[in-house]
Amino acid sequence: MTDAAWTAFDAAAARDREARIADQFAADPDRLSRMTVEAAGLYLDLSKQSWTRAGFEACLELARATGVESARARLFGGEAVNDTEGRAVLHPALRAAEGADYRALGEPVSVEVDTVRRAMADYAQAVRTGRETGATGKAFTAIVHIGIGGSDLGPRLVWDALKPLEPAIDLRFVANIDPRDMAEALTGLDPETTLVIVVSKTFTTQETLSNAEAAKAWLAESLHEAGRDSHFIGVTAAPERAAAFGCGRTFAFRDWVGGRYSLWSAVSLSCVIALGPEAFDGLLAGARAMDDHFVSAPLETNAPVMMALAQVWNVDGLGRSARTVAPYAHGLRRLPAFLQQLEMESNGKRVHRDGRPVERQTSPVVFGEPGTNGQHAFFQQIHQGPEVVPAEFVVVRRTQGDAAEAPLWANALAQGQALMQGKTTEAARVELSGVDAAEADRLAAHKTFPGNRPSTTIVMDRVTPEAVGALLALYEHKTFVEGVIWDINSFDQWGVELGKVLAKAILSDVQAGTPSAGLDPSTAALLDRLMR
Ligand SMILES: O=P(O)(O)OC[C@H]1O[C@H](O)[C@H](O)[C@@H](O)[C@@H]1O
Repeated sequence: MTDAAWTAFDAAAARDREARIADQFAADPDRLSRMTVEAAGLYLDLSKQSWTRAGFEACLELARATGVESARARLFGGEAVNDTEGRAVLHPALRAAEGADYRALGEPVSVEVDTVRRAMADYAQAVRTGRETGATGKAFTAIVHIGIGGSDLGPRLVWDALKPLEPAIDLRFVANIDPRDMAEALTGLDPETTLVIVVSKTFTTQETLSNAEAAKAWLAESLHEAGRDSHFIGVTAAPERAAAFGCGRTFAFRDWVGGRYSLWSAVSLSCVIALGPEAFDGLLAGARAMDDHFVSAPLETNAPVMMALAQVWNVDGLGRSARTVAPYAHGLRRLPAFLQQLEMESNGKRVHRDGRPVERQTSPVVFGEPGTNGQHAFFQQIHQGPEVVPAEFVVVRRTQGDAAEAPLWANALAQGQALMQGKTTEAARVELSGVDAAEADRLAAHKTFPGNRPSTTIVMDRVTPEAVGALLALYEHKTFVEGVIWDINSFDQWGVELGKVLAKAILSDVQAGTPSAGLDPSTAALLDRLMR
């Protein structure tokens, strides 16, 4: 059944390859209504994707044949969908309404989720109101959040998106093992009024532990032993390691929370404190609304499913191996970085669940910049480069206050329009009237836009906690659906391990003062140069 659906998908893609997107609106008068959907307060327009009605039907059939609906039930049912690590994947449990009854591998988890959520809110209020103070009795006015990957990207995005212009609490993030990152974060801060939150699911990550050591030393320089640990908080799925490291208090989550799916957990403690528990509740509510949509909407009007199908269609049907994402809102500027981890770490896989090599491309390369900045950088290639790069625009109507930011979103709409309609050589030639004929022909070629380049547009009214929650949950479920269709495990990341092991080995060479005998000539020479 799956093979037949893939065969039909390939045949549909071969037929649609030459179809003009712009022509499809006339060919299928219902296209706009069928290709647009409202979900959890977001409006999605996939009508500028390069599928005909038949192409989209073939995609839907593929989703059905590959078992998207039953896989979704297994995910929400807390089964071991991460089957290389034997774990459930239950981030929806973290944003469920209080009193829900999620189970991970049969074990009830919701009571614990509610307890941690309440503890976070209580602690956040205590810090915000000055009830919880530092060792010298002063209220906390700054937070240094230390974490990397999933323990950094989500909270950093949330803070950028939702922080007030003049925050009461100065929240700073440190991820890089380069000490410069920590040095910048600590500049101007007073240890007496600074809370350090160390976030690491495993509490073994080299970058995070090294930064945490540096922060601990910084606190120790000015604060006496007594009460110092109240400045040092851990967030982890390994609370015993955090305690051994010296964290005065620990907020825990479980191994069924994947790192890149963890922003709904205590991983966002720093944001809960700096933004307030109500904002975090709003974020969870927006994600929950997307969960409800994802589990209940039919596949053909299911926002994450439609987004996933557009991706699979572009990547596997039409051979487009990259996708650019442009959030037209300064607050969402970290969205491309967040999506790089979410999508490329989840779905950049080379084998199926059973270990067989994949026959097709899986995750595309995802990259982007906020609009309009990206337009003045790499959009040249998106419009005229030989390879088609599908684009995704996240458009925000009001980014600040009540005014609609027309100059911002007019640009986003123009990009989608330009990509689809292009500009013919004849039109370019007309603009060159008066120029010598041969020269006009030459220039017209440069001024021609092939068009017929696909894009998706997502619209939100404002960057509220609810809208951000819905948007990030949309992308999480989209990523999951793609993994189901590709029959890969979206929830492990073995590909990051080898580099970690080799970095440790190289570090021991550095400590030993000489490159080890087994190193290849290139790496040995590089190391030698760096050690000099
Ligand atoms: O939260 P931690 O255990 O410190 O992990 C931080 C990050 O590093 C790992 O190597 C993985 O690539 C990421 O998925 C993870 O989010």
